[in-house]
Amino acid sequence: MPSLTSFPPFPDNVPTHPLLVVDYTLLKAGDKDEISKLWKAATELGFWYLKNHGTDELVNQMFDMGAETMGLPLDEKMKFEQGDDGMSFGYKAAGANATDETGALDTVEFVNIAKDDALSWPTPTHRTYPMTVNARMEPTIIPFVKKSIEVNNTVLEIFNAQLGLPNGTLLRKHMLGEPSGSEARCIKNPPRPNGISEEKAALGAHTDFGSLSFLHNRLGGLQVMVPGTNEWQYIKPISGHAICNVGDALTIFSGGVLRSNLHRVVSPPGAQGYYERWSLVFFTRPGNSVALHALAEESSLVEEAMAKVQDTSVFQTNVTSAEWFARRIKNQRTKNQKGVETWRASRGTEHRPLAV
Ligand SMILES: O=C(O)CCC(=O)C(=O)O
Ligand SMILES: [Fe+2]
Repeated sequence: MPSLTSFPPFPDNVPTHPLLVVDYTLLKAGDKDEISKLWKAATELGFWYLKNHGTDELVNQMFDMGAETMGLPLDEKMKFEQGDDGMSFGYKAAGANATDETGALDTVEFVNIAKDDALSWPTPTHRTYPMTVNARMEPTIIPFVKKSIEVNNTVLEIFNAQLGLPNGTLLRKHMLGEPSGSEARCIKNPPRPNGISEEKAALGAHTDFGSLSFLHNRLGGLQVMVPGTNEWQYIKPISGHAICNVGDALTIFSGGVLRSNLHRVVSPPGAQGYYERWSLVFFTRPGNSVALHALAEESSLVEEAMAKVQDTSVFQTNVTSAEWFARRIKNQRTKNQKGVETWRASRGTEHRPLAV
């Protein structure tokens, strides 16, 4: 895996969205200004950079794991495919997901490793993985999963306090011992073929399914839809800075106070488009049995937010985290597409038909 500096630089002539930079060591120390900055980022855009998270070395090793796994023959990878029934863990081949309601195919391939399979290793909780994943479980994947959980739990505890929830409320919805959809994902996108637009979605517009995403980018290509507009803007990768964002579950728990913003991946801009694009994410998701609804009875802030909402249905889902997650995964699978209704059934808290 070449280092960030061996790629052409991110171009300076494409529309780029600035993110607030949050310092993890200051968050850990309880710094009030840093916590206010995190809160502003999480409630206004739902994305921020996180520096000093202490995960860089493990991130490099996870990219090596990804390269080793994607380098396996396709028929070997397909033995571990995630399938069409709504399970996320395992391998996803390019073209297995739709990127919009016309059924356009995605171009990314990825491998998802369940937090539960890492923590119960060598006994599987959900499923088994390719040998390249098994070989990296102890040295790389388990430490990366544990470190990512520590980072995301720190952020969850801050949100818990900012929302005025009783101590430990959000952490209890993300118990380490409860099976969940939490997973590490390594993504590969091939260089942009000649004649294909830079705007073609590699991974279609979506909100993240769970609570928090801890993302590591080398090349550009990630875009956010700027709140209040229909405009996509790039997020520029910065060395040593993770990109963090809020997912649907926190939006629902908080009655919309925390923002789960639409985003997508296109080819890296400019000369970066001639290179493979690799990215790595750890997704924290609530325990499988956790009901997804606004916590209005436990927080006056959430109660006040809900009082202003016209259509409360999105915050009273009547489903568990496991059901929410399976519905979204299953209905974006290409094999399950039966028209626009299937695609719409894959959507999260924010859906705009025109955002492709
Ligand atoms: O590859 C990226 O930069 C973002 C990936 C992403 O949004 C996702 O996997 O949910
Ligand atoms: Fe995402």
